[in-house]
Amino acid sequence: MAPIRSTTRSPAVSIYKHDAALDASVGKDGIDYTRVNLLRNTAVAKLYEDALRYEPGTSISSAGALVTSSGKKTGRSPRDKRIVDEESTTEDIWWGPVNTKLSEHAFLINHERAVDYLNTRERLYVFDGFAGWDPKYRLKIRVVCARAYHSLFMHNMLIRPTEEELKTYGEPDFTILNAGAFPANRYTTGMTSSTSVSINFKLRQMVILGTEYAGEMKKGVFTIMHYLMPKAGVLSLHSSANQGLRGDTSLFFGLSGTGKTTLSADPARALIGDDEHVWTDTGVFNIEGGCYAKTIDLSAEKEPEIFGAIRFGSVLENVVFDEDTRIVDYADKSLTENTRCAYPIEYIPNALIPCIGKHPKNIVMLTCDAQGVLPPVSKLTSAQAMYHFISGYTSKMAGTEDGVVEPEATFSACFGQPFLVLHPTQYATMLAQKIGEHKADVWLINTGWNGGAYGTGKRIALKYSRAIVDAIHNGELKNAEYVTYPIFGLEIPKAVTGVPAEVLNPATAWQGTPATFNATVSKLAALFNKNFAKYADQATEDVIAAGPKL
Ligand SMILES: Nc1ncnc2c1ncn2[C@@H]1O[C@H](COP(=O)(O)OP(=O)(O)OP(=O)(O)O)[C@@H](O)[C@H]1O
Ligand SMILES: O=C([O-])CC(=O)C(=O)O
Ligand SMILES: [Ca+2]
Ligand SMILES: [Mn+2]
Repeated sequence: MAPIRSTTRSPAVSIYKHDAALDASVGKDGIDYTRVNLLRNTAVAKLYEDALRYEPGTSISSAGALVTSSGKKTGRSPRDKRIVDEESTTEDIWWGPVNTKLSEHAFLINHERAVDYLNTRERLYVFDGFAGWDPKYRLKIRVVCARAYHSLFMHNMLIRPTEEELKTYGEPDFTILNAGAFPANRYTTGMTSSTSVSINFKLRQMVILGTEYAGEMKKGVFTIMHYLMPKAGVLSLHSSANQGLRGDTSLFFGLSGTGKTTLSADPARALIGDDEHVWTDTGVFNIEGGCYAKTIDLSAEKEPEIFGAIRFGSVLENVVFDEDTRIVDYADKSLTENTRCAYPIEYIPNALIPCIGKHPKNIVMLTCDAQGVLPPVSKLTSAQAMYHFISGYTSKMAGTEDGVVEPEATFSACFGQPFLVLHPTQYATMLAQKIGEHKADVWLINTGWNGGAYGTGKRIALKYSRAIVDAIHNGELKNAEYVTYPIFGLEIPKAVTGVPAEVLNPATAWQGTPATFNATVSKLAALFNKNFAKYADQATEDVIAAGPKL
C-alpha cells in the first residue's frame, strides 16, 4: 500500500480557506500512513471479513447486513462533546448550552492519546470520502479508525469517491481520528468522563475517545458543516428532503426520532437525503452519501423501502437476532431502543443521484409531542414558522442520546441544537429569508401522541402521518378549510383524506376528561413561553406574538 499523504490538493474545495503554514503542521496529524496493514477505502467484503474476524459481537443477518455491536454506548454522548477554544473561531461560536470549551492543550493530549492508540493497532482503516453533493461546497473528510465496522459505517454515510477521485484526493479538509475503544484520561483538564468527542476547527480534526457509537462520526461531520456552511453564506439543516415528479422539493425538519427518515422514504417521491442538507442559492444538497434509519419495530409492511435497504453492505447496530435463522427481531429493545441501520443512499430504490434538489416548495416541521396536544397537522404563518423553528419543540425519544429512557419534553433550537455551532438566530434568520424568497409553504406535523399523553394515549398511526404528507404534496391541504386551535393559535384543517376527522383536532381526539386536556395544553404552552423567553430580545414582535397565548 502506497503512502496516501501527498502535497497536492484537489481544487474542489473553494469555501475552506487553507493556510499554508498551518497546513504543513496539520499534515503531521501523527498517524503513520507508511505502516503495514493500513487499509484505505477497503472493499466492503474485506471490511465484513475483518469485522467478523476481529470484532466480538459481529455477525451476518439473514438479509446479509453486517450486524455489529457499538459496545457500552448505544447513543450519542452530547455532554461529552467539546469544541476547542482557539482564536480563529472563538468569536463565532455559540458557547453555552451545547458547545463547551476545550483548551488547545487538552485537545492535544486527547489527540496524542488517540494517535498512540491508533498507531499501535495491528490494522488501521482509513476512509477518504466527501461531505456535500454540490462540488462547490464539498469537503474532503478522512476517517482514521481501528474498527472495520467504523470504516464501513463511514463508507456508507459519506459520499463515496470514484476511483479517479480517490487517486487525486490529495489532503483531506478534515480528519476524524476515531479511537473510540480507548478511553479519555479523566484527569485531563476539561474532561468529565472517559468519553470525549472533540472538534478543533483550527487543526481541522475531530478526536473520539471512549465511545464506539458510530453516530458520533456522522454527527461530527454535521457539526463541522454547521459551522462552515453558514460562514460560506449557505444554510445547513437538520432535515430530510425529497422531490416529487414535477421536481417539487420538500424539507422535513425534526429532532431525532420525529420521522425524517421514515417520512422521506416515499415510493411516490425521489429521496434526496434523510438527515442533513444545505440550502444554497441554487437549491438543496444532501451532505451525506447514505441514510441512518432507526430500526426499532421496523416492518416490511410499514416501511418497505427501509426494510429492503437492509442487505449486504448495510451496517445494522445493536439488534438482536435468532441464533439459528439469523433473522433479526426488530421488536427487541434489550440492547437499546436506538437500534439503527446505515446503508448507502442508492439502496433506497428511488434515490435521486446526485443528491441535489431544487428550492423547497413545502417545508414540514416534525415534532413528536408526547403530551398529545399538538395537532397532527397545522399550517403555519411565516411568523409561526420562525417561532417553531427557533423553539424546536419535541419529546426526546429513548435511546438516541445516552441516558434518555422515556419521552422527555425538550426545546432544541432549529430542530438540531446539539449540532449547532453558531447562535440559533443566525440559522433562523437565513431560513426566514429563504422561505420568503422562495414562497415555501410551512407545515407543523405532530408524529407523536394523539388521544392522550404518553402513558394513556398512543402514537399517531404512521399511515395517518403519511396521508397528511400526501395531502400536502397533492395540494389538498393548501386549499382546505381550517379552524383555529385556541391558545397555540394554529390553523387545523377540517378534513384530510385518509385521516379520521376527530383525530385532526387534539380536543376531539382526547380520550380523557376536558379538564385534563385543558391542563395539558396549558402546561405545554407554558413550557413554550418559558423557553422562548430566552430569545425574546432577539426576535421580532410578530414572531414573539406567534407563540401560545395563555
Ligand atoms: N406517525 C409516525 N410518523 C413517523 N414515524 C413514526 C410514526 N409512528 C411511529 N414512527 C416511528 O418513529 C421512528 C421515526 O424515526 P426516524 O428514523 O424517521 O427519525 P429521524 O427523524 O430520522 O431521526 P434521526 O435524526 O435520529 O435519524 C421510526 O422508528 C418510525 O417507525
Ligand atoms: O446522531 C444520531 O445518532 C442519529 C441522528 O441522526 C440524530 O440523533 O439526529
Ligand atoms: Ca434518521
Ligand atoms: Mn439526525
